[in-house]
Amino acid sequence: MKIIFAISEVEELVKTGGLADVGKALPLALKEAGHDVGIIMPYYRSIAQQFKLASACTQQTLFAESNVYHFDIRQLSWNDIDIYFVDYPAYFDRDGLYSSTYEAFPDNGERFSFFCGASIMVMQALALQPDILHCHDWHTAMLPFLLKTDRSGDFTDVKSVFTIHNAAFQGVNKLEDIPYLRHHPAILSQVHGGYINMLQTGIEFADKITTVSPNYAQELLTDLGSHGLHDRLVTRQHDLVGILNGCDYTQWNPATDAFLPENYDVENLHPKRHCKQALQLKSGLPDKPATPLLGMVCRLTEQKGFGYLLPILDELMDHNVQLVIVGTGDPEVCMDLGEYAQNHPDQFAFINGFSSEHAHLVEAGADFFLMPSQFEPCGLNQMYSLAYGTIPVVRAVGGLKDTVIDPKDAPAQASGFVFTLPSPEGLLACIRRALLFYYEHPVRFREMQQRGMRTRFTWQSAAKHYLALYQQMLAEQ
Ligand SMILES: Nc1ncnc2c1ncn2[C@@H]1O[C@H](COP(=O)(O)OP(=O)(O)O[C@H]2O[C@H](CO)[C@@H](O)[C@H](O)[C@H]2O)[C@@H](O)[C@H]1O
Repeated sequence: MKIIFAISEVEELVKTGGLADVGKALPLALKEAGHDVGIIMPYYRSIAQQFKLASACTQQTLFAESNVYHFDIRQLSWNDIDIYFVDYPAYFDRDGLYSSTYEAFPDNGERFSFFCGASIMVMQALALQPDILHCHDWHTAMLPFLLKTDRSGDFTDVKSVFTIHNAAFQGVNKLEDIPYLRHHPAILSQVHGGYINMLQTGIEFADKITTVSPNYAQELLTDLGSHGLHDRLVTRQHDLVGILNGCDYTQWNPATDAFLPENYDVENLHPKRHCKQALQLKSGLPDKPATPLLGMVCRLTEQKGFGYLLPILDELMDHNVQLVIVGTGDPEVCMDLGEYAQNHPDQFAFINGFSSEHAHLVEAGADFFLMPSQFEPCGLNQMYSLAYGTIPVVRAVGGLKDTVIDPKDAPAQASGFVFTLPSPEGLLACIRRALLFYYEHPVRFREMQQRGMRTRFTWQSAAKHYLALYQQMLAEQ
């Protein structure tokens, strides 16, 4: 099969979050399964600075009524996969991908609508005729619509899959702010009160919709879990499927991880204590081997459960624990965490930055990894934690529920601690339960670590599910 991904982030090239992990690992797994995979993505400033690629063909011109866009297509061969970049500096030669200093760019709707239109031109210009066009998140959500309404007729046979990585980001924009779409002959059906909801359009026009865990697929069909998209998704529920993300064990493996001061594996966890010591030193915390260390690495947003964590920090610090948080995002959360770290230098460290080195060190050096998410489509860090023998403490939502087993539910299979109540009290009670287990059951704690390290959520398995879906779509033609 020839499969083209349209996606905004690919790890190693550009990353703001989990989308990038998938943008790297899934194409590679599909390629490994013997398929022809290409990727179309924007030529962001940081990529242009890294690669300085030549144009793949003559300059392209896209017309949208009175608007004319001249752009270049650049090409990179990356791990045997061709990546095609849409180079339009006015939209992508910027410091951030979607925002500067946490303020979304006002023209994001226009930037990514143009990117969707330009992606079709890339396929035309380079004669790429995919069997499957796989789009990801709101940035590429207008592509299935543009494909279905494309007047050239070149791509009417191409089947589209739209994967929702996070339904909270919907790309809601005023039509009048999107010159690229404003005069599209079919756009009016997508406009409600002057606004377009791009995620909604993707859901309506894609041949199949997937999301990144079976449980989040179920949640998306409920009023509470659908971020307001309930009706649309229920209408398409027979075309909606949840496929669990994987963990890239080549990148997240404590036995080979080059970021760690010492490597370890499931048979010999002893060196993990040196990783803990390194994490304490690097984070400015006192070196206390026996004090349980909790870690967290994430975008600093409400989604990640700061509404539950911030109110209990005082009570948490009454215990003999240390906490390290690595993240960037909401300036208010940053300020609160920064102040808290200043007031509790022996127990709490806040690293306000995006650092793979620190992320890997937290996965290896912490005893517990916190993910008290409000909602979590899949979550990757809990899988990384399991691989590193770091016990996840998670809320029973989305993919966290699919991947972490609590001793209360199945003592012989337990891999972490899970709570349900969406409240600070729920989180605090769960952390206390985890700490008690750490102190009172050291043997069972070690067994739990080893069980997690032996658990496998592979991208090969995810790729098999996607391939079965693609094949089903092609058979239905
Ligand atoms: N400050 C920092 N420094 C270094 N690394 C950092 C970092 N902050 C985050 N990361 C890294 O970014 C990734 C975050 O992945 P997640 O899946 O946890 O969240 P995200 O919400 O971005 O993704 C969305 O898409 C993914 C992919 O489908 C879903 O799993 C998820 O539920 C959904 O919300 C991890 O690799 C993490 O280590």
